[in-house]
Amino acid sequence: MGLNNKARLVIAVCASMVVGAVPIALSVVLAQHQGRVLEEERLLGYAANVLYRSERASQQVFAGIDRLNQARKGDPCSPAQMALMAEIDLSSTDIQTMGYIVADRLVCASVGSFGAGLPITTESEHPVGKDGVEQYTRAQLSIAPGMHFTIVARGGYAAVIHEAIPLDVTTDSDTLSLATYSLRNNGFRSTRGVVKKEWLSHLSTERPTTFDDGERLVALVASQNFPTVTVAAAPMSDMLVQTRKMLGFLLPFGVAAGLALGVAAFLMARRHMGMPALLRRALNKRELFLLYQPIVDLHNGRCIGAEALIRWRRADGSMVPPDVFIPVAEASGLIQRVTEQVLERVAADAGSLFADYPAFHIGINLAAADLQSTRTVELLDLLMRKTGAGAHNLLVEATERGLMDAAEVREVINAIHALGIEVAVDDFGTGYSSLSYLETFALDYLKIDKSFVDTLAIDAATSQVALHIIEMAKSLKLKMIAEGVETEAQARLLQERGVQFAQGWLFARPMTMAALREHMARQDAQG
Ligand SMILES: Nc1nc2c(ncn2[C@@H]2O[C@@H]3COP(=O)(O)O[C@H]4[C@@H](O)[C@H](n5cnc6c(=O)[nH]c(N)nc65)O[C@@H]4COP(=O)(O)O[C@H]3[C@H]2O)c(=O)[nH]1
Repeated sequence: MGLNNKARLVIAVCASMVVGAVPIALSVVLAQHQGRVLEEERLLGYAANVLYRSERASQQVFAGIDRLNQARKGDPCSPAQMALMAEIDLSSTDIQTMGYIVADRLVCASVGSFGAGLPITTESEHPVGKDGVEQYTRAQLSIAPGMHFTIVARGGYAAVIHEAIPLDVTTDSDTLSLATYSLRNNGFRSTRGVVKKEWLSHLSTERPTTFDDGERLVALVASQNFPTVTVAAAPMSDMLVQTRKMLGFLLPFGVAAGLALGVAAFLMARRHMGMPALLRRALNKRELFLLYQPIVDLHNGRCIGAEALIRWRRADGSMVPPDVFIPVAEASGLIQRVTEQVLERVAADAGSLFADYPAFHIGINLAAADLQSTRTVELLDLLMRKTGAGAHNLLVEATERGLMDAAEVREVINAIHALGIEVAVDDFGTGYSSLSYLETFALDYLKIDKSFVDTLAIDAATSQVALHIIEMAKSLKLKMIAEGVETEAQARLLQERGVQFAQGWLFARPMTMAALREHMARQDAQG
């Protein structure tokens, strides 16, 4: 293996590794993203659960307080009121006890009266809100040492609930932090695990919020009914668990896609990089040959010419399509050698063709480089002399791309015209949008590309383009050859619109010169 081949192999391997790495990297990125989404959903689920419990407790608290205030007749701690307190306690799932408060002292509750009252001690302020509600957080009562309560009071009546009630949810990890936050007191009402007050600065009252502070992923959910926010947070490392889960699912797909793409990239790179060398060998070994596709007059269906289409059969019998190797030939500077061989093959194939069919023409594809070299003119001249062809027996087909480089191309086109050979613009409408060259080069034929012909006879908006191209060709007095005609309907429509000539599978596929001669003989026999 020579150094060049080694270098090519290295490039192909590198290309395949880069291409193959893309799906793998994508699956990792996707797993990370999905891992975060899943973890956010998990935390939002906990925050919503806590909120549900918190709201349920609040509803019970206010319903109980309202009932006591409404039932009050005189003494707030009358036997009837205390009996009602007991009834509310028993019928509620979250309230520890109902009671009556005077000057931060619990004077009576469902369990009994406390004379001058039990002092309620708290660590923070508990201002009376505009709605007359007073809320004691982290409150302690001497009858329940060590316990912390949330006490909510209005009109003196109060509900005492254990502060941990809303947080009493089952969790699947012990790293999880949960909290309820009171917007009334601007402080946490209950907490479990590590929570930070500054997290509340991210709060949106409209929708649940998630964010991370670098250490923890945090979810905040605000109640729509009470001034309460619930918090659920977990260390960022917990997210990795979800990411790993997703990775386990996505990575096999990423690796499979990566391998497939990597192999495809390797093969393509090898094929492309190896192609110029193979093509050079093919030119030397004369592996290229021509097929001819009949061009018919749409008025009578008679074959009046043919387009020469190059074919490459490799030594192993495999065919390389011209769509693949012509661009390679153009890019590697081999196209003029290809064209030279095409003209030689036409000369060899033509034999007595032009003597037998004096009006018959053969269309020859020229590439951009051919149209920039006066050598092409010499070769065409040589072809005419070798075959005894008249200028009208040849038609040069130039793609739009080939016609772009005006200054250099004009000289060659003029010289071809000077020989008397007509020029067609091929694949019209598929390349550059500049139409100026149609006039600049005084062209003779316009070949309507198959992609436009395909739109005809089906009710497609794009068929308008084909019709416009036809009208434009008419106004520029260009003769037209429609390419890739496959159906009777297309042929009929083209003829109705004034297109004179066509080629396509409807009439004949590309064939050898021998088959073309038979085709012509049959046509003659039919008269
Ligand atoms: N599906 C379908 N296809 C149809 C039909 N009728 C014709 N075709 C195909 O359409 C292509 C027409 O040639 P093109 O537009 O000049 O397009 C040509 C031309 O640009 C280039 N090419 C072919 N031979 C030469 C050559 O000798 N020199 C240069 N420079 N380019 C060539 O390669 C292109 C592809 O050539 P081919 O593969 O032979 O493909 C040919 C032909 O086989 C049809 O009814 N249906």
